[in-house]
Amino acid sequence: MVSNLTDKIPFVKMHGTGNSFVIIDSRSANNLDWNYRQIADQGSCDQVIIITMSNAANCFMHIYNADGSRAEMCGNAARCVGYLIMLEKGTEYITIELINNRILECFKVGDKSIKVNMGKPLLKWNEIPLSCECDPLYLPIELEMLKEPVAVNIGNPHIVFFVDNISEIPLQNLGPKLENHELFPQKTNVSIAQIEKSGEINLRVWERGTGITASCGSAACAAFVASILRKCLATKQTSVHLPGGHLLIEWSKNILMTGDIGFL
Ligand SMILES: N[C@H](CCC[C@H](N)C(=O)O)C(=O)O
Repeated sequence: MVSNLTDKIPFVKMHGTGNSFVIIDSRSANNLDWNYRQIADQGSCDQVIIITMSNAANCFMHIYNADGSRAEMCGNAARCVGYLIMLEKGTEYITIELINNRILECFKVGDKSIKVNMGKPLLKWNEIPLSCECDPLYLPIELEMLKEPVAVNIGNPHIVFFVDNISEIPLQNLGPKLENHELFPQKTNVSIAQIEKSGEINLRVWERGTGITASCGSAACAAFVASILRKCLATKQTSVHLPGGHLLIEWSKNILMTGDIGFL
């Protein structure tokens, strides 16, 4: 299902557990010269995704946030693009290349359920990256009721705060201050996590370059990794519940993320 945004741009609108995307197939034109902020405004989506050809994978996925900034990773969009390319090829496995030479593996595990191998998290201060050396497990940040987040890179930078009740956190107000904190030379995505007695995680996310979204795949991965590193959980997998739906996150050698996709 493809429709025209302005009768010039063939595109498809999809979501990954509520994270919305305009996806443009530019494998023939190989064109990256778009007004991403305008497309995101017109398409009212969280990210704009451009697919081009790749020499190392079934396709190359370019990610642009609603403010036009480029991102290195988008787990939920990878599940949507994975679905589209598997549909086209009639397979249940494809690979996607991202910038920084990262290759994602996508697996069809249900009618509209896609699993992505998100690779390994980066945990050193200069891999997040941070602007100075400090312990990424307990960052020296305190803002109102939030303090000492965990920093982790899932291909893109994330911080995760653990709280008792995520609904009490004014994320709309605190998100932009944290995204642009001086400790993050490339800014950061911001998550608020509440660990349930069941070991499942409730999560709300302020996305770098976009704001509050219904779901963020890489944030769900970051929250699970952070909960293991902080010894809040001792399990190989858990369900992460976001306003847009839930994601199954597994972490042994690599991080695996599974969830539903749909068309908008
Ligand atoms: N805002 C993110 C990119 C989109 C990530 C998110 N939508 C996902 O599913 O991982 C960043 O600037 O790093």
